[in-house]
Amino acid sequence: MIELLRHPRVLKKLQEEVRGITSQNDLLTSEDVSNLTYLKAAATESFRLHPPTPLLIPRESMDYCNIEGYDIPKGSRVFVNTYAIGRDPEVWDNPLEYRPERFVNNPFNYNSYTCEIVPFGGGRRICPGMQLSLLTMELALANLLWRFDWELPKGMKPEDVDMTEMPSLSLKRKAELELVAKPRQITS
Ligand code: HEM
Repeated sequence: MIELLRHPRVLKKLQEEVRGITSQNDLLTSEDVSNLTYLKAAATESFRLHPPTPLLIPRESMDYCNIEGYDIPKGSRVFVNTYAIGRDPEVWDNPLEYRPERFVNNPFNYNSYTCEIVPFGGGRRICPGMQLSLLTMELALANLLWRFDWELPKGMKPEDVDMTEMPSLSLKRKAELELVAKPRQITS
């Protein structure tokens, strides 16, 4: 939500996609949102820049190995820095920019082994809640945009939003998230 409010162009485009759905229901269903490509792209772009578990869950190496000249002794505790991976300028063009268009004609496969971003880990121990989380997040976001118009509080400008993050096992914003929600009249 905060990246959308910081990027009114993206918010408008996403709102148009969501509100283009014809639904008779008060709330959108998972079927309603299943083909929203820009919504999926915006969610992926958020996971790239703000992975909820920035260092995943620590691993221990079972054997000695050498990765690109670095010796990793057997029994080493290994952290995978998905936060840094998602911001690597050798992989991402203009990495700090929030731009869902990166993933529009290039939907991201979280199960792939290419590991450009790994917010849910990878391999045999990949998060088993991944599909549930993606669906829940997309559904919640779509409904927030379907039912409400959103603004920053007290005349705040997008560039004034404090994006400081708190270092911990799970990534959190330092400042409370304050937004103004205005219910939207839905006429069907
Ligand atoms: C946005 C939401 C979530 C994120 C970002 C997330 C992320 C992760 C990550 C990074 C791992 C470690 C994977 C690895 O070591 O390679 C993990 C493991 C795990 N997650 Fe999630 N998770 C989320 C939601 C969920 C949900 C909703 C469930 C359950 C319904 C769940 C259940 C688990 C379990 C059981 C593991 C341990 C898997 C294992 O070690 O075999 N997660 N998750």
